[in-house]
Amino acid sequence: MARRTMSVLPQWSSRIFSVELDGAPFYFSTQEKHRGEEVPRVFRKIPNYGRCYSLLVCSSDRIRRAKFYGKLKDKLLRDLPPECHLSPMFSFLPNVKDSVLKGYFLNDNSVSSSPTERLLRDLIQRDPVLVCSYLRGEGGQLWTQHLWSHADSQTMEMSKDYYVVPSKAPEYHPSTLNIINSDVFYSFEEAYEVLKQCGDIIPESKSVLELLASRAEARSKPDFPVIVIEGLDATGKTTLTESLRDTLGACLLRSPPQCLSPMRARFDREPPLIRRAFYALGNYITADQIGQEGMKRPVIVDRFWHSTAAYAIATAVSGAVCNLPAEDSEVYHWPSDLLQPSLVVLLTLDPEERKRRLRNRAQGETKEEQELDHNKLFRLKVEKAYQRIRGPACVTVDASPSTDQVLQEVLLLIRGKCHL
Ligand SMILES: Nc1ncnc2c1ncn2[C@@H]1O[C@H](COP(=O)(O)OP(=O)(O)OP(=O)(O)O)[C@@H](O)[C@H]1O
Ligand SMILES: Nc1ccn([C@H]2C[C@H](O)[C@@H](COP(=O)(O)O)O2)c(=O)n1
Repeated sequence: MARRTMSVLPQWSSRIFSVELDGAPFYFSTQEKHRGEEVPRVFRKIPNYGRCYSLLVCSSDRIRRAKFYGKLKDKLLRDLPPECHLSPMFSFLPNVKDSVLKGYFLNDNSVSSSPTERLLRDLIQRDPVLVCSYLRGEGGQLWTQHLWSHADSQTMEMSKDYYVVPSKAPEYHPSTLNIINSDVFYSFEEAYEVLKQCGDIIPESKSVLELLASRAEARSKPDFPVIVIEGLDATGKTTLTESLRDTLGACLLRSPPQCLSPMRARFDREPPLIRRAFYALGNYITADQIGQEGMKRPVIVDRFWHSTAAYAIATAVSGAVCNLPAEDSEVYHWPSDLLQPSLVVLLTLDPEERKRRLRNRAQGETKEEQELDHNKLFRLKVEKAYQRIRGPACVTVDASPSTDQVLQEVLLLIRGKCHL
């Protein structure tokens, strides 16, 4: 049991810890000897009576890890004393892919430590989580990190204390390190494997796998052009794709495809690993439909891989837009085994006009408005990610003119690029 925990702690003392306060990361690391460094800023903010803990989700089973991380916050908010404050936290090896452990930093300002510590002890006995407590030295000038051992642990190293010291920001924001094959999938096999592993816990996975089992053999490139229309909600995709279908005598498809509609709500409730694998597989089913229809007539597609990748990246990357992977990152590469459209059009809209269209569509309801304002940063990250995806890259079209003007502009692009 103790070995199991140690095996998921590669290079514990080389790890950096990052605590997100109001969206900004505060970094610290640990070392055996104190060399006079100052106390990391995140600890300087802790009131004298406050106690701190970190909880990091840690299991070699990625499905269990993802499911538990999804539930952990709700559990903590429900069961901890109200004087506890939670902040998102990462532990990672600087710039090393797939090294991130996710969790929470807990600042407990309640009178007694007992209820919180009882809950944390209970967690490490039952769940895939590592707990550290942070102990204040005399005068609050030093803090040490103490990794709690499991009840059955015999390993001395587990109970060694380390001094916490400030650390520089790494070159790559930690939330970008685990994107590949956890949030974005670059082959059919990688996404398929996730749903296969979920078969026992999510019955709907079996239905998706059955649909995939009847996939047609890979076809040659379609004879007719394949045009994908992308954009945020209410930018006019449905309006434009239907007009293009009618004008070009094309087939209109969407991703996720109709056959996945009954399962979609279930996967939308799952953590990103599972949810994103579902959408990734939806693109392969749509690609098969494109392959068939594209032999007979042009094909218009409402959302495809750009949406899958852009939303996944924007959700995975916390904080500011500048935390996104750099423009030349492999994260933005098109999957090598997925059909490439002839043209991808990205509809963009001024946020105020988008809000107006959402409001009209929702007949005066204002909930979406609040949601949009709240998610401004998220919106900016989705748009930036859309624009960085390559192979094919998207062509941006301003969707604010009239429906007919937008249609004419896109038809011009299609005729220029696809010789229709
Ligand atoms: N060019 C336009 N000018 C003004 N209104 C438009 C234009 N295009 C679409 N609309 C209106 O904006 C609203 C949203 O359009 P639409 O449903 O086509 O967007 P969408 O991108 O498909 O949204 P979603 O992704 O949420 O389904 C609709 O009420 C539609 O009539
Ligand atoms: N190919 C696709 C299509 C959609 N998604 C995800 C991304 C958003 O979370 C949501 C948007 O879809 P809509 O509400 O416009 O139907 O679905 C995706 O990941 N891949």
